[in-house]
Amino acid sequence: MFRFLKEKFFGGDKPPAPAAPAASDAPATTVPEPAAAPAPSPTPPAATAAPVAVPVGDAAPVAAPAGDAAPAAAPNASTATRQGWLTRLRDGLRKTGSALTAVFVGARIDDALYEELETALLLADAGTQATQHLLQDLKHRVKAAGATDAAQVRTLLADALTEWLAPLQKPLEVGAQVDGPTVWMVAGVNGAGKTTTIGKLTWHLAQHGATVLLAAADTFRAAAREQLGTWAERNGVDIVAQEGGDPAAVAFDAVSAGRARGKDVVIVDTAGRLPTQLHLMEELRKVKRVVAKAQTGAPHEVLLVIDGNTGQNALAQVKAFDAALQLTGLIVTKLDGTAKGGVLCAIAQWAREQRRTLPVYFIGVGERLEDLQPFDAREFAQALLA
Ligand SMILES: Nc1nc2c(ncn2[C@@H]2O[C@H](COP(=O)(O)OP(=O)(O)OP(=O)(O)O)[C@@H](O)[C@H]2O)c(=O)[nH]1
Repeated sequence: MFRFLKEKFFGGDKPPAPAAPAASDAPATTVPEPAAAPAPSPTPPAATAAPVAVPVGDAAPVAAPAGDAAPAAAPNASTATRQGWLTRLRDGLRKTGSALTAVFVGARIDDALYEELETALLLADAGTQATQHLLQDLKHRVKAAGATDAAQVRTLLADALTEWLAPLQKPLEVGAQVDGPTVWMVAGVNGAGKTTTIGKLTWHLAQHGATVLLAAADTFRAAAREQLGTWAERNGVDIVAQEGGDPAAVAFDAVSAGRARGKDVVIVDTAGRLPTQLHLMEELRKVKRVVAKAQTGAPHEVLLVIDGNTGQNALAQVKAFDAALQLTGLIVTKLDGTAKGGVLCAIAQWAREQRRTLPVYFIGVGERLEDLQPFDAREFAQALLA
């Protein structure tokens, strides 16, 4: 799920003992840990120690409502957990996938098949250019493979999709910083799923032994602070919150507190906003600037959470937020409730045009903790065409 680069995580994907819940988040306060001392120092770094990627599948399956931390995974639970995710992914993507797979039912390999595929991809919001590219690539693959039936074409389309989406796949790193916590700033339009996503990420991080501090930089909406406070409490992590006032100040305090307390990760939640609300976009830019003042090099990730339901509109959000904040990655939520999951193809197209990498670090296919998982191009393509 994450790529842990700090010595303290090496060799360890064991979930930690649950920390004591933080005190309730009173307004205008920083909720401290019982001991504000820095985290225990890691074992002395070996000069040649290689980074260790901690796999996603090790997180325990959770049957409880989102937010209720699950017990540690059984030693051999990984495969079952992974299988569970693939099933949920397939189910979640069914609305998008069913229109594509329907094209292959009883079909022959002819122009009509490609035309129907084109329509299905466009309706899934894959975008014109990505659709054209995928169809061209598919035709080449069909020819090269000498495919004779539609089922083979379906498999080859999964291959073409995998290759097209592969540049979006990248693990989110924790602990690359020599000094201070890894800082993530999270932005997006209202209701995209920012706060819930932060809660889920926090849970996964805590499961892997990472210490987290949350910054409730949505100073407008009390409910948003409370929601984040609930996640903090459930995960036993600190939160810095403030009623009213300047979101940038909250972010500054949080990063400073994260440094002082030796946290591994600080996650800054921001209020939802539309890219057309220029003053609010300026406010986001300020949050980013101020975070950099609190810690040189931060924020290490500027993440945009987009609602997969919004299809091509999500791409417009990517462009607008990127222009304001220079995004480093995306999280696409709610792919379970949409027929527009093809938008990932359009995002890949846009990133190619920009000659840059813009990873989709995570995708969400439901409201439960385990419904948020790292994006894997092959898993996604196969689930879509299953
Ligand atoms: N079905 C589904 N629902 C999701 C997913 N991710 C988040 N949600 C739900 O989306 C709703 C909004 O999520 P929030 O986290 O409050 O969104 P937000 O972006 O923080 O909202 P604002 O603070 O108002 O901007 C909640 O009901 C979440 O449970 C997902 O992957 N699938």
